[in-house]
Amino acid sequence: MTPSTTFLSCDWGTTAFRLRLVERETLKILAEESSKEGNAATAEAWQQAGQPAKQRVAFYLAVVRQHIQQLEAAVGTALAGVPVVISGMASSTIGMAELPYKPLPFAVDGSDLLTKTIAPTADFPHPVLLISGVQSDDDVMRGEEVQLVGCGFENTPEEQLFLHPGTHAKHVTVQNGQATALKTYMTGEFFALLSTKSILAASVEEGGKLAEGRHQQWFAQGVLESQQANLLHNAFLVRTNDLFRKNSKPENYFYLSGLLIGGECHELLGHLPAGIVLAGEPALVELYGAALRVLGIAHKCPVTTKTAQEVTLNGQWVVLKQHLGTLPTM
Ligand SMILES: O=C(O)C(=O)C[C@@H](O)[C@H](O)CO
Repeated sequence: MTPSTTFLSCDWGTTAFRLRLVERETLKILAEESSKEGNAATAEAWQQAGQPAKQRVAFYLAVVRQHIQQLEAAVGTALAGVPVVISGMASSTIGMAELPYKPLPFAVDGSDLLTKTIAPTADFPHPVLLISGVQSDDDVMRGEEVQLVGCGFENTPEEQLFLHPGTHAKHVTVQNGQATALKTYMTGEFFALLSTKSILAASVEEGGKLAEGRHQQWFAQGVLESQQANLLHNAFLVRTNDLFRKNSKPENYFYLSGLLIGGECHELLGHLPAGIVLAGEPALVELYGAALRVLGIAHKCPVTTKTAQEVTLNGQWVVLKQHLGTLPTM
């Protein structure tokens, strides 16, 4: 294991931090660390520390360094010199260094994404490649562009859709080797707010899998009903389902999920792409795959599924390879 055979993959979101030691040739994960030290929590810690602005990058890198030390302990080897590639919200207003967005379109081979390199220091003995996000006239993403690169889209004239479920679900149109349009849906964030902070919190209960009991049936009902009425009305049915004992709270959880995911996917019916690449956390990919089948979309255009982990590692490695020759050294 040497600096030239491995890299450190840092996927740093708003609420989660993930660091993986990865073998370059196979993209096999040799060791990994994760924590709740997302950029939001780190930005808060940074504010409280009251340090001068010029210390900001070092403050954030100290978080990364702590986790690298855990990885060093796990693999029993010093990792000094191993490059770190960081994507996600670390390049945002709440991250270590705010970088401008690359305006759409961008090449799906990652060659024109905006990046910043940071030279190794005695405190942080690793070259860093920080990858920035992408913007349209009215929308943005940070992190998902790297995952899109990791999908390996072919250069074809047919319109493909990159669908990334999550807190802020992204629908990105891909055509002729370029990502050309972007739309964010706050599906995951709305689900979290409704199911934990609203009156509906008392009517739903997390737990169980889609395939269990009548979960799939209630999820499908939510997807279908989302096509018929406004979410602002439909959401209240989650309460009345519970009041009238129509379903159990775990079934109602899947019903609410179906309402929101169905509402998001509704727009696809008006403009079907030639194919969909659905890439994200496996539990969400399963729900979205089910919603696309219920809506008949999966029967009309092929849906390929990928995990968030595989597309993140692929995408980061594709971009890192393009910068290896110019990364600063100690
Ligand atoms: O760049 C920003 O400021 C964002 O809010 C982007 C965000 O939507 C991520 O793409 C996913 O959470």
